[in-house]
Amino acid sequence: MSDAVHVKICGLTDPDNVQAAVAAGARYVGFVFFPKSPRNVTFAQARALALCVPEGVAKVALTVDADDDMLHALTQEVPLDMLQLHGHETPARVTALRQRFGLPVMKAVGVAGPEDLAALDAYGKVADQLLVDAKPSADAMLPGGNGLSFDWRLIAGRRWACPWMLAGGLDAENVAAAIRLTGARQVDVSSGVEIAPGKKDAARINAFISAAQSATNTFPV
Ligand SMILES: O=C(O)c1ccccc1N[C@@H]1O[C@H](COP(=O)(O)O)[C@@H](O)[C@H]1O
Repeated sequence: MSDAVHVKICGLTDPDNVQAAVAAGARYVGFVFFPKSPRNVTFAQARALALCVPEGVAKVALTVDADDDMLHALTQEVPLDMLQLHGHETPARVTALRQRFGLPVMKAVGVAGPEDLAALDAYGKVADQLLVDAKPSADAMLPGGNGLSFDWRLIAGRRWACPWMLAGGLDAENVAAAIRLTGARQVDVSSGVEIAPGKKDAARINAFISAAQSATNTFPV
């Protein structure tokens, strides 16, 4: 992996913001397939957005406890490079989906305290990537995308068997500190680049990517 921190902009719904993310240097763009989310897109919308994305930028589909029929239809209709599983998918389900759909799988794991770290070790052995996110509160409407961060000291300098991204409550103001503290080489953001739930803003996308890429990562690769 190159030295610059890789950025994923998640929950894109509009071609102008896809363009803004790509132009600013995003390495991943994420589309949300979860009806309760303000960032939910249909397969047709996602397909149109995906067709704006150049080679070299990974198109990630975020799903939550999706069944095989949904994933089959999704992968048939939308050109994708990665599946992001943001529900209660087990390690066995991660393994099965990698095999069935032939796409790399990134498994999101929510962290609130030290008791959550064992799950990262377990999923790190079966997933292609880990997304280390804040664990939502019990009454949260969404399993992610809540603008909630966690105590980054819990994972400072930790490593897993696969590459990983830091997520949860990141924005242009805190991303450099998060990178310095955790050693993250990849970061993911959704609400931190929005002006309202589900409404991304090109200036915020630019500011976030610029802050992430200029952050100094002092941890060895
Ligand atoms: O963004 C959403 O709407 C969403 C819905 C369901 C599951 C996950 C979702 N988003 C993911 O959560 C992280 C953190 O979000 P935020 O930056 O704290 O708002 C985000 O990067 C998405 O991958």
